[in-house]
Formats: sequence, C-alpha cells, structure tokens
Amino acid sequence: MNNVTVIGISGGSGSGKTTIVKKISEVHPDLVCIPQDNYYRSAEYINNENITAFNFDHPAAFDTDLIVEHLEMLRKGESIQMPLYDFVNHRRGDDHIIVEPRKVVIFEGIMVYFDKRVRDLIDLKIFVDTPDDIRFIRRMRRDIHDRGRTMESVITQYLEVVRPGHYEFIEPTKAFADLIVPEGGMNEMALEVLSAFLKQF
Ligand SMILES: Nc1ncnc2c1ncn2[C@@H]1O[C@H](COP(=O)(O)OP(=O)(O)O)[C@@H](O)[C@H]1O
Ligand SMILES: Nc1ccn([C@@H]2O[C@H](COP(=O)(O)O)[C@@H](O)[C@H]2O)c(=O)n1
Repeated sequence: MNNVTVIGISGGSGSGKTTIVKKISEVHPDLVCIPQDNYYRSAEYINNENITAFNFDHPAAFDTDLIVEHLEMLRKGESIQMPLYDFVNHRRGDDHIIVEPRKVVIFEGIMVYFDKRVRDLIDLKIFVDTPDDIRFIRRMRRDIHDRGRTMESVITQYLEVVRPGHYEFIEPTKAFADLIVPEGGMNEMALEVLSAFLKQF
C-alpha cells in the first residue's frame, strides 16, 4: 500500500489520548490505532504493594525495537501481529491481534516522540496537553476502576515515578509536536479539525 499516513497522539497519562482516538474512530472507522501500551515489557512480579519496583514511566519499559519494526511494516502496507497488554497483571498477553494495513495508522501513547527512530516514522504529531491535577484525578478513577489498583498504590506510583517520569521524558517531547490539543477528548473544535484533516484519506 502506498501513502500510509501515521499520526502520533501523545501526552501525559490521563491527558485524554485514548478518548480522542475513540472519538475520531467513530467518525473515521477506516483507521487503525496502535497503542504504545501494548508494547510494554512484562513485569508479572508487580502488584499494588510493590508498584514502583518496575518503572512503567521510563522509555526502557517499552519494547521500542518491536515498535519500530511494526510501524515500518505498516508503512510498507504489511500486516503485523500486535501484542496485547494486561494492566491488571502487568504482562503481555499470550494472544496477539493481526492488524491489517490501513491508509491511516494512529500510534498513541505517553512516549511516542521520545525515540527518534519512532518520531521519524510519524507524519503528524499531536500532543494532548492537560493540567497535572486533572490528569491525576482521571488516572486515579480509571486505575481503580479498570486497572485493579488501590488508592494508595496510585498515589505512591504517581509521586515516585509517574510525575518525575512525566517531566523527564514526556513533557519535553511536546516540542516535537505539530499540534497541541488542550484538555483532551472533549475538545470538540480540535476533534473537528482532526476529522477534517482525515477526510482526505
Ligand atoms: N475531557 C474529559 N473529561 C472527563 N473525563 C475524561 C475526559 N477525557 C478523558 N476522560 C476520562 O479520563 C480517563 C483517562 O482518559 P484517557 O483518554 O484514557 O487518557 P490517556 O489515554 O491519555 O491516559 C478515562 O477514564 C476517560 O474516560
Ligand atoms: N502495568 C502498568 C503499565 C503502565 N502503567 C501506567 O500506565 C501509564 C500509561 O498509560 P496511559 O493510558 O495512562 O497513558 C503510565 O504512566 C504507567 O505508569 C501502569 O500503571 N501499570
């Protein structure tokens, strides 16, 4: 397939990246999203009590070689076997999903712009910029509801690794963005602009 366009959607944890992807997928069903989270390395020994024993907010937490390989394949019009990640048990699942090539590929995650090899494979770079307090509240709710976490583990993890990791590895990558979207998934005007951009494909 020629002319595959890769769109990056990055931003801090809880900024609203996934929500944006869900909303634009409703309007443009013919795109595919690759979540960077699916490329986390497994750390099965982690639980709510030792949550900071593996740093999920460091670039080394991701299998970036596999990300590069898969994005290159999608750009060439080849299908990939995308891994699936289990946030409750902190491990890559045994199954994978076959992702068929599409004209528009979205790559979404907290450290999408950290590695130059990945950046160079992305055509349009979007950064979702949401204040820390809002992100923390969203994350707390979501992690307790969906990711099997306790309030104490969310707070400990946030203070010890998530917040420092955000300022060291994520916030600086905003400088690579072509577009900055304030407040994430309910920014209707930003969604309209993105939607109009996608209509050409
Ligand atoms: N604009 C918003 N207003 C209220 N809640 C939101 C908004 N955007 C996202 N959320 C909620 O916040 C949580 C985190 O959002 P999500 O899109 O998963 O963020 P990210 O993918 O950046 O971590 C989710 O539970 C989501 O439903
Ligand atoms: N087992 C894991 C893996 C990752 N995290 C946290 O997820 C955040 C990134 O995902 P978002 O959907 O919030 O963008 C990241 O900040 C990690 O701390 C985790 O808690 N457990």
